[in-house]
Amino acid sequence: QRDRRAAVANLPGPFCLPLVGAWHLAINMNPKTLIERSQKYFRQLGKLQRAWVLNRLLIVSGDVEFNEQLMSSQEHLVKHPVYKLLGQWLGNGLLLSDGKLWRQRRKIITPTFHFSILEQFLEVFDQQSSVCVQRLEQRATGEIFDVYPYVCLAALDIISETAMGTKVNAQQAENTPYANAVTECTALMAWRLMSVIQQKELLFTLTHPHLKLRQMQLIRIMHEFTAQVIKQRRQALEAMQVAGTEQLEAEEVGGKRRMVLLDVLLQARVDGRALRDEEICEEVDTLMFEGHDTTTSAISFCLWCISRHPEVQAKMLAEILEVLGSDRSRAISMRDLAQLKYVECVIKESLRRYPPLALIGRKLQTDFKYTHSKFGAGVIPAGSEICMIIYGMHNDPDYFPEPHLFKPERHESSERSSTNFSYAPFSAGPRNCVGQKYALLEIKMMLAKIVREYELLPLGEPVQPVVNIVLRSDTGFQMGMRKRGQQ
Ligand code: HEM
Repeated sequence: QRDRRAAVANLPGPFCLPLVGAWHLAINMNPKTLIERSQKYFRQLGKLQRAWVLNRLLIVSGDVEFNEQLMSSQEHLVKHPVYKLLGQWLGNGLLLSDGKLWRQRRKIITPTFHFSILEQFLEVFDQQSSVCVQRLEQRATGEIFDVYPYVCLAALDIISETAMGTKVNAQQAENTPYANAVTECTALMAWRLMSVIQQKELLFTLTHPHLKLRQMQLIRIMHEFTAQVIKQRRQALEAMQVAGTEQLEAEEVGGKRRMVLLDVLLQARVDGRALRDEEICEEVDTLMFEGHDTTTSAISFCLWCISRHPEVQAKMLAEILEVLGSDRSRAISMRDLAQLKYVECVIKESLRRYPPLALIGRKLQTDFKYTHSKFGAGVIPAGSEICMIIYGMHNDPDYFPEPHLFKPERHESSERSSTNFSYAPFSAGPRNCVGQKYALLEIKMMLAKIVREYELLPLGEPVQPVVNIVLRSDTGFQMGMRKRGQQ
């Protein structure tokens, strides 16, 4: 303990009481206060801090140099123990696993997001975004409403169809137990995540038995849903195999059947054996979670920002009409999306201002040596927990002047974001987001279609970011919408 204290003596930190450390601060943290407090401590103490909670050493970093070295490291890949809260739901899926298991799965999953496969997904993005646009018509009255539930169901339809080849028709169904379960479970987990006591399964069960039961119920709903999706796809694949390879090939050529992630998992071999159903299930659950909650957050924040910046909206609309034209029945291609340069800057700026994963964490298995941070070089001892605050880097005036301003033009010179770790909405290095390109295409498609059809109006309350694992808003995403005249 004395050595660990000495190792981080160069770093500032909050006042820590003997034995309990900064427990008093930790128990006051909750999803609503986390962002505001971490920003406050960064201003007061600096971008790299240490805190003791009991005998746990926690390093909180918004320091770009420090984070860059940690994110790029091939050695420090183990996630913070708090992620294990998601374990009952996501098992050993890509987000949570580490070591050999993670490397094997990453190798299987990365090629799934290859350009040629993403290209096939475009049709789904296009069709489901159109359904979302249609559903929004009932809200195009110029009155205040929350856009989040509309986006959420569209994102759920998209991920189900592209990752698993199964239509869940969440947008058409009246009641979607799965989407509701994801939202409720994520909020419950986020609340537990903020409480040092509730993070422990036993203490949670003892202090909140009814919530524990609810959590089990929600996880069961989600697992049953995923298992059902896997079953349907397996049956469809088997039926096609029975029908013969010629039909399979004909359908692939005819474009009826597209390769989806689940196919890759069903056909994958690890050390010469096929993946078991439970293993497939945890990867599917991970993609369903990571692939719809994050994009929902991104699209909702982006629509809200656009509604508050008419000049940005006008510029976007001009570009969208120039590239896509006004024919709503024309399919949108990869080339079209690539040409929407300004829309891309708008998305990047919204991901900067409101990164869907506002913080990410690691647990060090070995010492981590760093150099040139704001506090110079040093060693963080093995066993420490590190929390990298992406929100902090993105909203730091040293890296982004006037960070509170929404200025898509910041991203017009492309060299900046690709090389500089101060902008890392998808993290960076070996554990970066596998779905990054997928996400950007989906977001672009949704925004282009919505903005082409509707004028977004600055009505209702401002967003209030809360860390519900994924960044959401406590006030929802309030705005108004009005149908545009046919251009
Ligand atoms: C705007 C949308 C998205 C954002 C901002 C985002 C952000 C991130 C970030 C920051 C991480 C690193 C997490 C960590 O280190 O703990 C991550 C990991 C991951 N993301 Fe995304 N993500 C998005 C969309 C997606 C989509 C659409 C998918 C899949 C369809 C996806 C799948 C994953 C997976 C599987 C991982 C774990 C990768 C690993 O550890 O090897 N994400 N994402």
